[in-house]
Amino acid sequence: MYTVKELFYTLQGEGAHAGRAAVFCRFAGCNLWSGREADRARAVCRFCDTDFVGVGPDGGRFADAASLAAAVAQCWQGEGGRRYVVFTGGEPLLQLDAALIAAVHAAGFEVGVETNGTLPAPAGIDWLCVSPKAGADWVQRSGDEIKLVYPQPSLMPGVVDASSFVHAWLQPMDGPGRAANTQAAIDYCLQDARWRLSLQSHKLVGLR
Ligand SMILES: C[S@@+](CC[C@H](N)C(=O)[O-])C[C@H]1O[C@@H](n2cnc3c(N)ncnc32)[C@H](O)[C@@H]1O
Ligand SMILES: Nc1nc2[nH]cc(C(=O)O)c2c(=O)[nH]1
Ligand code: SF4
Ligand SMILES: [Mg+2]
Repeated sequence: MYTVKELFYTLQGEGAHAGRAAVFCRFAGCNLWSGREADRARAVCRFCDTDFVGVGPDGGRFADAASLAAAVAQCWQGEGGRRYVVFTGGEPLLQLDAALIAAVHAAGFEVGVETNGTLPAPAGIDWLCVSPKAGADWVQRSGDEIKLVYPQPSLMPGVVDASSFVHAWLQPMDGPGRAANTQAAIDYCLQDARWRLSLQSHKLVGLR
């Protein structure tokens, strides 16, 4: 059984695939926050910009990999190019398994994943984005890209080893400090060229 908060077709807003059409499959639930506002202040991860609680109007409970892969394929609206699905959440590695990866591959999709890095990634993922969180165990230390939300005082880019990732991004923390955090991320990227700026471009243009 897979519990999906929402399934939608949009452009990937972040990281190296920004601008690419993708089906987003947002799984319900996370291991670093309950998702309830009342718990945010004592959560491990306190800056989350996402509602991943329960099942939304375009989500669902899927009994098996084949039925979820069929729903993902139904969501794809493109004609040319390669089909792309991004599994996110919540924390997708609490639910994503070999059967689901195989099922979406069989439906012609490349598989992207957005994870907090606290769980080892299963084999077969085509694009792995790891976004470690201060105060959380960081287990998955390699991948295609690391996307560090900035700033996190105990997890700053100067002390983060990004050498096992192909791309390294600083993504300004959204919230009340977004403007200042964006300027600080720009300043950091200007003085340490190992890190590049990732803007949440979907928010800038009003995409989901
Ligand atoms: C909502 S998370 C879901 C996937 C996974 N749980 C994770 O944290 O990577 C998706 C992406 O949004 C980033 N993110 C979450 N809250 C953010 C915020 N307030 N500002 C900027 N990026 C944020 C995360 O770091 C992650 O890269
Ligand atoms: N357009 C769009 N791009 C995204 N990239 C990562 C997202 C996420 O929440 O995981 C996200 C999202 O929520 N929307
Ligand atoms: S780990 Fe990801 S989904 Fe979980 S609370 Fe943090 S940003 Fe949100
Ligand atoms: Mg998002």
